[in-house]
Amino acid sequence: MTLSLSQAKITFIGAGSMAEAIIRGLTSTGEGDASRVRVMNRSDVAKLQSLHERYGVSYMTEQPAKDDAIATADVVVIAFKPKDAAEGLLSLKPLLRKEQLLVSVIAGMSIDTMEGLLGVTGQPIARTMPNTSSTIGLGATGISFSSGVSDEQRQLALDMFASTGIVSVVAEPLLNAVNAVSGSGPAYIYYMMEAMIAGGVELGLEPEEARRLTVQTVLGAASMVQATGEEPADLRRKVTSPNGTTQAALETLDRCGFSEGVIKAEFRCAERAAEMGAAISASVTSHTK
Ligand SMILES: NC(=O)C1=CN([C@@H]2O[C@H](COP(=O)(O)OP(=O)(O)OC[C@H]3O[C@@H](n4cnc5c(N)ncnc54)[C@H](O)[C@@H]3O)[C@@H](O)[C@H]2O)C=CC1
Ligand SMILES: O=C(O)[C@@H]1CCC=N1
Repeated sequence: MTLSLSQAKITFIGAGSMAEAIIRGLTSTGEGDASRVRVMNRSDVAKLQSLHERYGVSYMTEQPAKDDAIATADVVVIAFKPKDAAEGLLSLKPLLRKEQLLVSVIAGMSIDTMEGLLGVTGQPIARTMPNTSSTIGLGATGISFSSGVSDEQRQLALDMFASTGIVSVVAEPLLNAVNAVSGSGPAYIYYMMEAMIAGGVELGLEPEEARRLTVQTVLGAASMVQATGEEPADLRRKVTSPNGTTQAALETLDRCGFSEGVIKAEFRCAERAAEMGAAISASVTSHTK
């Protein structure tokens, strides 16, 4: 019998923003069964209690219970920071079995590095790059699989992230590009929104009014691209009357290097993911010798 998402026991190690975004997405869409979702972190018990109260997931604070939640899971999701990755994976080594699917959301860390730290080859691993919009079911996740992943585990991982938004399966080297576009992308949009609100306020709007107008503008613009299927460039042209106000604004953005800045930011983001991955990889030798 195939294991479905609602039947799978899923254990999250790390209870930060990304774990919460996935847990909220999973449980609020009803795709995952909260009673089978378990979560733990290093020390913040208040955060675990709040996840339990909000989403109905159970949590573990003592080592034997944590070990048991890992050893008995069908899917183990590692959601700690890259700086904690080497230590975190090493502590998983004695607990993880070859039949369990390991899902990583950690930026930059390759499947090879994970196998190196676990001291195994052939562990089923799904390396992913989700984003925080998973919280409301509007996430965008890139995903790559190790060769040890079975068809059933592949489907389970796809269902898990599909329950939080859209999923793109990509070749592993492209996950840093996904990081640059959609993993970190929400922050670029929020940054733009902060600037739009600040500009509106400087022009005399009340902060709340500027915020309300900005939120609806971003929501409307993204929804227009999705609903009409038109290219962003074509929709932009429809807003831009010849010699009008939008043209004046866009010319100013061009003079400030807007597009170039965004593209450079994406390249730097992908490069940073590679640097962080290399740093974890370099620590494999020191941690495993
Ligand atoms: N925040 C975001 O937008 C995104 C984050 N990511 C990735 O998700 C991962 C987590 O990021 P955030 O949730 O933002 O971090 P965070 O700092 O909010 O949460 C990290 C959690 O890991 C726990 N932790 C650390 N070491 C641990 C260990 N050995 N055992 C158990 N728990 C441990 C901490 O206690 C904390 O609960 C990172 O690796 C990041 O690259 C990926 C995509 C988007
Ligand atoms: O900033 C970071 O490193 C993580 C990865 C993608 C979004 N946040």
